[in-house]
Amino acid sequence: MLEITDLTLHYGAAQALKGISLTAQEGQITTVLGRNGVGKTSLMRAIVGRHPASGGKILWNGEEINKLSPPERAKRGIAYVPQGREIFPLLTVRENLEAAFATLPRGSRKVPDAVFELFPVLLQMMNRRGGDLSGGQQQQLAIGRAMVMQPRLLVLDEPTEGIQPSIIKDIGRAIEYLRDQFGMAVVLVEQYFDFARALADRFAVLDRGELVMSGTSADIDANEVELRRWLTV
Ligand SMILES: Nc1ncnc2c1ncn2[C@@H]1O[C@H](COP(=O)(O)OP(=O)(O)OP(=O)(O)O)[C@@H](O)[C@H]1O
Repeated sequence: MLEITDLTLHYGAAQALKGISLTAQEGQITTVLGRNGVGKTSLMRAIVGRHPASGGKILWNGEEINKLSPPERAKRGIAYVPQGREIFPLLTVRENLEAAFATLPRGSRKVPDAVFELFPVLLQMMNRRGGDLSGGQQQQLAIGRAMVMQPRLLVLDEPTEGIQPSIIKDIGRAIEYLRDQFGMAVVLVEQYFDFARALADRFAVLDRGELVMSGTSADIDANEVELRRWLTV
């Protein structure tokens, strides 16, 4: 379980997170919602170690991970699919997938079959360069690359951003599969309300660096009007 308590984060003098407390359980999708610039990406960066928290605690399965580097967190089973995907454009699809081997012990360096079952297009394009893929295919590659790490916690930052509807469906199915078949804890940043509602077991809404609302999937339906208000510019 991921347990975040009273997390604060600064960029210089500017405070981007103001005391966030949040948990994410294995076998559940926890969705983080909110408008542009409210701190969602900052929260994800703090979880995976790309930006230091200035206060508060991040526990992963009982261990405090605040001071660990991103690779040390990856070794503990935390994988990140960042906004913008960060595919290596000049490397092939195969090389992009194998780039994730670095965090694994030698004996378990294998691309899981599930990557190609969920995203068959990657198998067809194994020898193509990452930069030649469409945005949706790159997003599938980024999720596939995270799966290679065999994570227990998968952090996804706006995987539907700029992606066509048919691929959004594939990505939604893949995220559910990772929750249900592998029992991963998934933390999903999303601005696309219907996608978030379809997937979320729990949700949290951020506004200006603060957590303003949270609850279960049942609460999403019960509070749809208020929730949509937090997402409208
Ligand atoms: N590297 C940075 N340096 C300074 N300020 C930053 C930096 N990154 C983000 N910020 C600021 O921190 C605040 C939170 O940004 P963040 O990217 O976490 O929001 P977000 O909710 O993820 O937005 P988006 O949906 O646009 O990605 C914003 O005011 C933003 O301008």
